Amino acid sequence: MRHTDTSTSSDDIAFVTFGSGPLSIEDVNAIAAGSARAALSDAPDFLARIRRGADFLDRLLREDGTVYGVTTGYGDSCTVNVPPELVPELPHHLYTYHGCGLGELFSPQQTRAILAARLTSLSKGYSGVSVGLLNQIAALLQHDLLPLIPAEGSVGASGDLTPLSYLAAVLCGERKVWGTEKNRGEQVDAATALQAAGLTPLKLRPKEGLAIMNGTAVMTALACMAYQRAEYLCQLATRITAMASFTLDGNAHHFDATLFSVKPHPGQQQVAGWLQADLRCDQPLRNEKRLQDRYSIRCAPHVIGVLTDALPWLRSYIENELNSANDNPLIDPDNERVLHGGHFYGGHIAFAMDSMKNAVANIADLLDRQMALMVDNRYNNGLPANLSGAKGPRAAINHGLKALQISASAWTAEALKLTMPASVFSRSTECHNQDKVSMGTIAARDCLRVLELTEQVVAALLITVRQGVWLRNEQNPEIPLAELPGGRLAAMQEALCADIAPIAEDRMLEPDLRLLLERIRARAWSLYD
Ligand SMILES: N[C@@H](Cc1ccc(O)cc1)C(=O)O
Repeated sequence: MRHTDTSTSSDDIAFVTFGSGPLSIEDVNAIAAGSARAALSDAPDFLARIRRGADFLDRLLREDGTVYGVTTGYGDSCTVNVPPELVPELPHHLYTYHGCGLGELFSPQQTRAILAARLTSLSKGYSGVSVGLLNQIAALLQHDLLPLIPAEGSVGASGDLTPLSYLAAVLCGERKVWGTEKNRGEQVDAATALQAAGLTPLKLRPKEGLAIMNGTAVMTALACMAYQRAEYLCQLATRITAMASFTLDGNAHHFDATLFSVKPHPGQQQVAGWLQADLRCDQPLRNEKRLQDRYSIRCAPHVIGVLTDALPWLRSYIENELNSANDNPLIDPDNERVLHGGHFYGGHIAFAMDSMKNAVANIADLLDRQMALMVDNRYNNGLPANLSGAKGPRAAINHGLKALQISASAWTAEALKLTMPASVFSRSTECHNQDKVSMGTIAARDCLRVLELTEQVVAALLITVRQGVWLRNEQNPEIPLAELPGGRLAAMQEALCADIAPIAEDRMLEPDLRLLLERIRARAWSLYD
């Protein structure tokens, strides 16, 4: 169910409405990219439900006097009772002592996604927070006031406590935010930024610190962003494989529909179908000149298909987590119960991210091997060594893609090295209260890094196939790319040629790589429907 409403705004900007139903990965990514604005539902039912939870909590405090994390210490310190006069100070202590994050700061895009994920969860109405708190998070998104959040320091099971403490603090006018339009890139005191936007710093109500911090928003936000990149990668790796097969003068019938009909993985079949449509797909000859290409070409659907087939379950893990109430304790406003549990445990995201990074790194490896075939004149079926375009005596001093292939192998090795699952490194923490934790945030950060490295390999391969297709066409003009049915490879080659000049003489390729990385991240080419 999509909640991006593209029709309502006068300046044609999409809105994502929190509190009106489940959000999708695409909704979170639209907010992250700044292409959709955040709005909190003003539906009376929704607002009444949120108020019921907060009122119930107030009543409980007056009547019983004891609620975990409200009138007690946190975690293992739950046996410590907090005297009533100090209860209002407790949330401030929670985000203050968790102000111990380190490492790089999350980017503004990632931070928007984090805020969106937290707001989605709190809008479920099971966290006992006030409408004012939801409004303040929505206002941060609306004014693009983004907390500076250090990326390291979460074990991903007591929720993303430490990184989310930076959100809690900023809501209250403490710590720092990224500068907006005029002073982008600068770091601004949250108090100053809130004031400039006309927002009043919050004083958190008794359970609100815990509700903001005790959940999986950081890892889930990163997972949404990783999903979108992985989805595009499946298509891009397939298109590159088709162009690599053409470059190598490979056998297009490895992707035959009947062949794949008897191996019924739907994602793998889809990749084979894409390849079949990109390449010449008429009836195979009895004995073609080359019966069997090497595995990095012949088994490409079997490698890319693993990720393609994983996408539906990865989506369901990520979107279920996104749309869950994942703090503790939960406040049930309908039956007036306080539910103590462990929904801050990010096991599903940890497994999703550990699995995704494995499948993604395998694609880096596949492409790196394809490149190794294309640059090697022992394997590339008659093309020049290193795919150098230099002619005559100048060929002796030109080295074409030699260094680029070494770099692609370096990026691949680094990606493969990061595939060690984070989730198996659970540590018992916090006086053995959190004695089994998910490490989902580390898995998600690893996954994004593996994606980044894999996209670098993709950029290298785009240069390679652009060069390879050009050389093959020159050398073998009787099978011009443009005559392949559908013209999809020719169109892709044309798009690549608009960005990358042929390499007729050695040149520094870093600018080409950086331009291609921008294109990849912008999902610039529409590849398959
Ligand atoms: N996640 C813990 C709460 C907690 C919060 C802050 C901490 O520092 C430690 C533990 C729970 O709900 O049980």
